[in-house]
Amino acid sequence: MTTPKFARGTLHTFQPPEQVSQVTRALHGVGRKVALVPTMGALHAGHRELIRRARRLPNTVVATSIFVNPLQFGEGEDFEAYPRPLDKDLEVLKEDGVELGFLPKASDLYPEGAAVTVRPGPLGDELEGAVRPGHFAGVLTVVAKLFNIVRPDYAFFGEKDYQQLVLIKKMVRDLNFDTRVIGVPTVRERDGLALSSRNVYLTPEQREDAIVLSAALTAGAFVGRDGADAVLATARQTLAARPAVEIDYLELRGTDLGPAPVDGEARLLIAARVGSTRLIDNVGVVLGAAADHPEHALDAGE
Ligand SMILES: Nc1ncnc2c1ncn2[C@@H]1O[C@H](COP(=O)(O)OP(=O)(O)OP(=O)(O)O)[C@@H](O)[C@H]1O
Ligand SMILES: CC(C)(CO)[C@@H](O)C(=O)[O-]
Ligand code: BAL
Repeated sequence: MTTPKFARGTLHTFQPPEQVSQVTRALHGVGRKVALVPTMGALHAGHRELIRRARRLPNTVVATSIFVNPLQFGEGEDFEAYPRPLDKDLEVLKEDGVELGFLPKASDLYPEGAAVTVRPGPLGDELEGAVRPGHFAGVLTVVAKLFNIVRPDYAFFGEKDYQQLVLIKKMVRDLNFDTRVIGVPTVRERDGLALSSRNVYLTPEQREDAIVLSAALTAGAFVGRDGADAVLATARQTLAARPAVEIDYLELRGTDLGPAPVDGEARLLIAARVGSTRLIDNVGVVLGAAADHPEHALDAGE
């Protein structure tokens, strides 16, 4: 089979996985690197920040995949309703200088009889995994497939999906993938709401309520030096102002999502339902005396 046409400087889209593999193999053959930005489409400024960071790498072709992965949605979740504005997304990719768009069909990635999946280990059943059983097996399976198809030197993921980022880094370590995973800080609206494709589901009133998620995280992080109990109590107090927001969890963990340290860096994570829309968010927190260390003193609450 001849390698599909690929010239630098314009967007090329491919649907069959084999074509993408051929192109990236050819790019590697001439000494280029490949950076992958996996997405489910409905591209917003959060995705665009991942692309922008990837484009900073020298001698590197940026590939973006758009695939709403059925394997990571449970029964009753929004797989069918998930926004799929493909034409608009392709315009964004062109505008942002992405050169390779990978748009597989579900039958390309999950042909009849496909049965082997990636097991995330115990962390896959906690936090998001406790509310969405099987979600992370679906995420890790599709990410492993994307990595094997594209063979990226770098892959970019947002901290907005913090548990996903931690689990993907763990998969790369545990299964010896040859890809460097890079986490990108969460891009927010001016009022603090984390950008998310699911924000389009919110009515104006719910959009107003949704601000409380980031407000609670920021308030909690601000009192980090007073310890874990103070962080959680402060965040809960902020959340109480918006009783329409139903909390799935509010947890303080270590940066690897193990137990939070008494003194040092931690992560405060929240998931909540605003009407029928489920939103997640998280921030870094510095706990105890470590908060007074000059390195951290300036970024409490960020
Ligand atoms: N606000 C954001 N800031 C930084 N990265 C983000 C942001 N939102 C999403 N991402 C990242 O973009 C990648 C693709 O995410 P995805 O396509 O699921 O978008 P999403 O907005 O997170 O959608 P959803 O509504 O399903 O959460 C993921 O690595 C995700 O963490
Ligand atoms: C990583 C991902 C593209 C896998 O489907 C998805 O979970 C997402 O968009 O965060
Ligand atoms: N951004 C994570 C994808 C999901 O919620 O399924």
